[in-house]
Amino acid sequence: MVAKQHTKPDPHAFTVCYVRRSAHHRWLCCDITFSCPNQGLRQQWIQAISENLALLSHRPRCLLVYINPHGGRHLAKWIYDRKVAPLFCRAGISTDVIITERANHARDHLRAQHGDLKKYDGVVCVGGDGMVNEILHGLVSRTQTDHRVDQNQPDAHLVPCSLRIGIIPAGSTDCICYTTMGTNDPVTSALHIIVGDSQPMDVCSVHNNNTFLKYSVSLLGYGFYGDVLTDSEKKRWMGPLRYDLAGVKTFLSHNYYEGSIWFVPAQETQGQPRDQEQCLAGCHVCQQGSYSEKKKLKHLSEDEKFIKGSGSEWCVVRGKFLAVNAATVSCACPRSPRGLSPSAHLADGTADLILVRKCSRFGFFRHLLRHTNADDQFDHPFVEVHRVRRFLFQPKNQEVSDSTEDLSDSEMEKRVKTNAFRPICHASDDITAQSNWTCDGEILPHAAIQAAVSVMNSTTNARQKERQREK
Ligand SMILES: Nc1ncnc2c1ncn2[C@@H]1O[C@H](COP(=O)(O)OP(=O)(O)OP(=O)(O)O)[C@@H](O)[C@H]1O
Ligand SMILES: CCCCCCCCCCCCC/C=C/[C@@H](O)[C@H](CO)NC(C)=O
Ligand SMILES: [Ca+2]
Repeated sequence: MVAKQHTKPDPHAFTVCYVRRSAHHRWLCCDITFSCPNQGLRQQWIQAISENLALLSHRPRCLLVYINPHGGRHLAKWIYDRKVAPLFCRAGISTDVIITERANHARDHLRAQHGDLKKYDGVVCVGGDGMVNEILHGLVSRTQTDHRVDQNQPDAHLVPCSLRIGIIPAGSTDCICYTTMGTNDPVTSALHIIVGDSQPMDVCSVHNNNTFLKYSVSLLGYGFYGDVLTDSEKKRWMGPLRYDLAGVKTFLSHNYYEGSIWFVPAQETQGQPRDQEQCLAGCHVCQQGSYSEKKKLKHLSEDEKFIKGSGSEWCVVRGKFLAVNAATVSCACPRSPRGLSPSAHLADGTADLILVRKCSRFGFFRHLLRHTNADDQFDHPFVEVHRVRRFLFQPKNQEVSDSTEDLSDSEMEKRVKTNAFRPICHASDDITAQSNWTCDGEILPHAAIQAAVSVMNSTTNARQKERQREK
């Protein structure tokens, strides 16, 4: 990792810090000490190692760090100070640290930055999924504003951000960190950041009525998870335990919700939600997915891109659902080590849409239990899963009129684009109960949404930045 002078006991020794892989995807920082016959040779070694390290331009040198002291067990600052800052210091990384004072502090701060972000090689989030979402929001929004991309357009093509986001887990679920690294260990995260690792991620943009609501990188959940998160928000003081209590309460209430889900199946991707493949670094499905998507869209106009890019056919499923979940990635976390959709991919431009129809409490319990073990949670007659590029959900009282079933795909596309769906019932109609969506653990107070997935890759050209820095 870095060579450092060694003073005691051997004056001609020097120590190199390096990363060692350990069990369960954990990384450790280890030291190895070399002894030299004389001071001159020792200096030559230190200089050679330092010069070689300096050539690794993908490694960050300057980071902007946001710490949420309010998330998880309120340990974010302690975790950063004790476990992460010393490693950054050893690696010669300089940092600007901001401890957030309110929700959306980091998002607003990032949105307000113009040229000021240029000096950073990345942004580090010390917190949970909600905090990652905030930072993602700030960076993606900043980038779209800079490039005059209208985020309110559900079919807008997002411009990739120039900065990477590093995640130091200090929240309650830490699903985004666990899913991308396979562990929620702060030291492992810090070491991934130090060696300059990066991983493109799918980002799902969520709209309501042609108004942009949020981006999601883990779970968009309506029904069960929406209700769990809504209830758990009132119990924030309990820390991570709040999810367990709210989970049991929501499970017992056994609420179901009526509505329609329209979706575009991802026909051209290589993977399937039940193919038992696991997305790992260098995943061929993600590489193929982003390559074929780019190739396909290269010569098309913006309108054609929307229609072709979204696949060929809209499908619809109607009914009463206990849960409607869109997992952009597997959503693995310590509670569910394989995740809500174990074969979902990190950067294939798709989400797995999991529809859990109304069933018995016992059936639903078995389905939930399978999130925690190796059994197939989709192997139930009341569960279906589709790999999709985009979808929209209409709750019962805002359902799309049946006549839309006869629409051609391009007419359907046009309507989605112009949001030409209107409630088909009147004020006097029976309004069916509605849930909320949870988006990376935060509540969206909307039931009707449109969602589309795109791959977000950081465009940081480290070598270019290097040259800029030298100038
Ligand atoms: N200083 C602060 N005071 C209050 N809320 C904050 C502050 N800073 C950030 N937040 C908000 O706290 C919310 C939750 O934080 P975070 O995601 O870090 O923890 P968590 O919800 O416990 O963990 P997880 O999302 O992994 O379940 C975030 O949505 C963020 O907007
Ligand atoms: C009766 C047995 C019940 C076991 C149920 C286990 C289910 C665990 C599923 C965890 C959800 C993982 C998805 C992660 C979502 C995050 O976005 C969010 C915010 O951190 N966290 C939660 C808990 O919704
Ligand atoms: Ca995906």
